[in-house]
Amino acid sequence: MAPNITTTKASTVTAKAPKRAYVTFLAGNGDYVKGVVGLAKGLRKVNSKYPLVVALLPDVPEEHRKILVDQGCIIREIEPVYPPENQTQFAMAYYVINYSKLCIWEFVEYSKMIYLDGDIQVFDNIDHLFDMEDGYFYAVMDCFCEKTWSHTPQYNIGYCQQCPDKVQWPSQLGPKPPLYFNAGMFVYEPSLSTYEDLLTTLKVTPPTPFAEQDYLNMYFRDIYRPIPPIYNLVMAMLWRHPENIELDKAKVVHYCAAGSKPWRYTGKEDNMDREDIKTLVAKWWEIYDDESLDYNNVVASGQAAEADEDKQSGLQLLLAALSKAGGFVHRINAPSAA
Ligand SMILES: O=c1ccn([C@@H]2O[C@H](COP(=O)(O)OP(=O)(O)O)[C@@H](O)[C@H]2O)c(=O)[nH]1
Ligand SMILES: OC[C@H]1O[C@H](O[C@@H]2[C@@H](O)[C@H](O)[C@@H](O)[C@H](O)[C@@H]2O)[C@H](O)[C@@H](O)[C@H]1O
Ligand SMILES: [Mn+2]
Repeated sequence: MAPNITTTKASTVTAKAPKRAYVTFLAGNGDYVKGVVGLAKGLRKVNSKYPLVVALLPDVPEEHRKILVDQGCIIREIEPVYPPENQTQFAMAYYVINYSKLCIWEFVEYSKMIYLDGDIQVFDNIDHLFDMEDGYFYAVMDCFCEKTWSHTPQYNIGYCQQCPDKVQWPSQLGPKPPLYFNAGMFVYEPSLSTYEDLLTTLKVTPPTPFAEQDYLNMYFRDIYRPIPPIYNLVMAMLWRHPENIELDKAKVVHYCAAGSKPWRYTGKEDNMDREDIKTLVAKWWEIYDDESLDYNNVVASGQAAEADEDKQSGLQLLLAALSKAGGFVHRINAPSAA
């Protein structure tokens, strides 16, 4: 007896591709919006496949929101997140608003995101970072040598994780500090449970000078995986650890050193008169000023190319129909540009 084989039409279940996006953070009505515009245009220039989401606080004015939407950004409103009341002196007074960055864990419509500070520029495509193994927190190691670290034992004994053998960590200071990342760029997976736990844990965590950067380092310490400095060139590395840097290979540049924000660069602060800094600032402005990278122009040129393609394919269809009908077809020259 023939086996009772029933065949069912394989249901073509199209598994939804996991959504990915870049995300940045914008607060205030100041000039960081220029940083975000530059970042949006830089990601476009390197043909990134993924959109840029902007997590913005209520104090970002309507005019700035419109600028970002016009640049193709996806706007996501967030509420401020504050650390517990404290007397801590932050390394920079404004760092207190950076705790609001924690809201990006709530963006669970995305399976994986790459966070980039607004003072970062992407000069080479880094989409491949989305394919790194899930379940880890990827970021570039920071440097402890700038005076912004003068409150720490590392700075005071001249220890830096970028050159751990130069000054040994003294055992009398206890265990060597765990690897510490710069929180201006990281690869992470949004999760509501993590988001809620981040905010709950924050309530009982005394704030520290590097605000949310210290907090994220503490929170993700067990799953942090360092990635090469080409993915977040922390500017001070150029004069603190040039041996660890290959500037021409840097895919991501972080304008975090005092005086290095391109949109307010004067060249007067320490190290800002260096030729490599001047070049990096000029490279940022080249993208920011490039109108061909404006979202509306890119869409328009894409539509023009599409229209041209449609015209071409329409022409081919017409030719095919005519030749099929046996009609005598003059050789139709390529349509004039007009
Ligand atoms: O007034 C501000 C200050 C900071 N930021 C955002 O918070 C990030 C972190 O601050 P910043 O980059 O100045 O810190 P740094 O990396 O220079 O220490 C910025 O890149 C912006 O995305 C902002 O939008 N408005
Ligand atoms: O709120 C704390 C900030 O701390 C970090 O910036 C610092 C850090 O990199 C130091 O190591 C440098 O010396 C310093 O210049 C730089 O500003 C992050 O870039 C930023 O996103 C944010 O988390
Ligand atoms: Mn920054």
